[in-house]
Amino acid sequence: MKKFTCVQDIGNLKSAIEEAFEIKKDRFKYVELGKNKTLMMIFFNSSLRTRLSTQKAALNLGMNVMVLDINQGAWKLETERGVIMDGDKPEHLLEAIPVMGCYCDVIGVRSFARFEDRDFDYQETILNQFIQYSGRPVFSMEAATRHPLQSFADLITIEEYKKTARPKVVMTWAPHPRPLPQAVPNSFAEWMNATDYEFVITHPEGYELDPQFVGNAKVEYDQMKAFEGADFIYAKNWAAYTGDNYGQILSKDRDWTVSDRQMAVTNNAYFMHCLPVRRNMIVTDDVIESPQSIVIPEAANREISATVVLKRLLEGLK
Ligand SMILES: CCC[C@H](NC(=O)CCC(=O)O)C(=O)O
Ligand SMILES: NC(=O)OP(=O)(O)O
Repeated sequence: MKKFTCVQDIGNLKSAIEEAFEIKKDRFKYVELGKNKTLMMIFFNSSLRTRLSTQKAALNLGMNVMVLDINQGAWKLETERGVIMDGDKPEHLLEAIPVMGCYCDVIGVRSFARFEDRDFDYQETILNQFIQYSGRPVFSMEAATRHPLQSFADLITIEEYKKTARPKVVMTWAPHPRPLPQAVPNSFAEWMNATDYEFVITHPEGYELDPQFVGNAKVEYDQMKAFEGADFIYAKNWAAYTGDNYGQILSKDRDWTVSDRQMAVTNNAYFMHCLPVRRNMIVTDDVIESPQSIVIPEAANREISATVVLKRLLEGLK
């Protein structure tokens, strides 16, 4: 594997899940693979789970790890080409990227959507510059349009907890005080559509995601109807994608906050969220603290998804 930015990069999902379960039985099995190899993790945005789980995964494989928070300590970076750099940004990304590539063997990048220009975001401009100019294998730690490490961990978790071969999985929008990226819902939809699960997306009108990610999923504007008989509920907020509303908040309707009311019509569904979660906006305290909440095992599986991905990138170096 030369990059990991989307579901296609992991190849056959059944094999990827088998490898994840193998590594979960013995996460230090490949500790020699990363000897004298260095992972560099570059964050343009905050992180807890990705930062910690990906470092742990690198340590599981015997790698050295360096972490750079671009906005804390590094020079402010110009990302637009052709700009006259007479402002407050001393360095251009097009120098910084190959320089960072000199000091490591594998690069992870977190760079959220900026919501200034949809094409800039949806062309994955920043991530693709790392892929093009670093000279190293690059993986996404959440970019503008996807969060594949999260989605892979979500799939591992559903495979661990499902009670039927083809569970009904429902991704529901929920309200939030800030406009959040579409990366997590896009990516979850992309991975769910790559399985044979029954997959439903529910959100208020106006929050339609990019059709390239919705795929063959059923879109249901009636949240209660969507929840009927569900085996897994995956809650997430996202800002509007369509047209001039790109990056906007259209609704903060707390009737969409996941509570016992909605969970009561499911098939005793498990509750999932990528975290961090705004309690009593996205989900009530009772639901996220219930026995059906698997948000902690879901977060724990981030170490497993990252270990599989790093292992495959290291194998690709040979
Ligand atoms: C893994 C999720 C990362 C990010 N979440 C946030 O930015 C939450 C920030 C907040 O709640 O203020 C998102 O929604 O894409
Ligand atoms: N789910 C996830 O990626 O969490 P962080 O943003 O804390 O890394």
